[in-house]
Amino acid sequence: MQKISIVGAGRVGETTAQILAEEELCREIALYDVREDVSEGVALDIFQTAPFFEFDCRLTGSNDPAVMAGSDLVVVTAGFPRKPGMSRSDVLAANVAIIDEVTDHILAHAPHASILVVSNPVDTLTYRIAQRTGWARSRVFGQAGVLDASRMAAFIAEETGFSALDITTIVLGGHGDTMVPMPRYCTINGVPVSNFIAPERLDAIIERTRKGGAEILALRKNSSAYDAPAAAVAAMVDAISNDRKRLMPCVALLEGEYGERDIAMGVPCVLDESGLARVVELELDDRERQDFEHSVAAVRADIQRLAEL
Ligand SMILES: NC(=O)c1ccc[n+]([C@@H]2O[C@H](COP(=O)([O-])OP(=O)(O)OC[C@H]3O[C@@H](n4cnc5c(N)ncnc54)[C@H](O)[C@@H]3O)[C@@H](O)[C@H]2O)c1
Ligand SMILES: O=C(O)C[C@H](O)C(=O)O
Repeated sequence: MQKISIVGAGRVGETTAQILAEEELCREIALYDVREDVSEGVALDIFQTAPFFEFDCRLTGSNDPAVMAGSDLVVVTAGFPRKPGMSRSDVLAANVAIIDEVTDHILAHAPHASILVVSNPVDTLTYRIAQRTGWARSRVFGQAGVLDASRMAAFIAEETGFSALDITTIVLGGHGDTMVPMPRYCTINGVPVSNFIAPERLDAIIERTRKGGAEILALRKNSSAYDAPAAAVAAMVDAISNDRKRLMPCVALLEGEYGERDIAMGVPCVLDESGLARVVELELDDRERQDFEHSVAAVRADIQRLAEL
């Protein structure tokens, strides 16, 4: 990929820029933020790490959205993070206004880009951007499940003592307390995780995964998570940039898959150079179907609120 823009040079945006540069996932990174001078400072600071991390990708920053011109991909991290005690939906009203403005800038300056949405509540804001751009779902998608699955993998690694490298997990549904961790598909190098963890301990891991963002927020106090979220974004960008055809849980517009449409939420998707190439349908058992529908209802409630904002 030639150029990636990152909107929002805050914690997630800055950390994402650093990883994309270190991994040389494109030739040019542009950071755009409404705060004057901040994105210039972030871009310059990261560029000065080039000799240590041995990259020659260029970085620029500006509070002029025209800096996004010519982008192949725009990563949207602009907006308020929640504070302790809040749900992600509690920042919907504040973030919709920001996201609408950002979307209009992308339409004006980067009309050929794909958009990877990170700002919360990510399912509803991905839906909003898809509506406002009218672009195909292959070009507008969000990050949530890659992060949630990495949290679940970390908890399984802690519980079992196995290397995190060998743990495969998948989390579907909306990126909220109703998310749907899928233990049936979790393995340790192909061996079902249920071989190693007692059912009640696995239930505790599922619950901890659902509250994974709140746990970091409570520990960090002044900030929600950004290291693992940025790494999750970078993993998705790597799949797209290198045309890897990876199967990853992404926030996708549903067009009849899982019996749903007119909603965006987390489902397994294939990422390749075209962006979100396709949605993969898994057969859900009764319990999974029930949990998935519960999550659909939660995301739909937020989408309905959009009409009032
Ligand atoms: N999807 C996920 O998994 C995930 C993970 C972590 C964080 N998030 C979300 O990402 C968002 C950013 O989190 P953060 O910790 O980086 O917050 P932050 O406050 O550190 O950064 C947000 C940045 O957005 C900028 N901004 C605000 N309005 C803007 C506008 N109109 N145009 C351009 N930039 C604008 C701010 O100036 C700020 O620099 C939050 O909504 C958070 O909840 C999502
Ligand atoms: O928890 C949050 O609000 C931020 C993010 O969605 C996360 O899961 O870390």
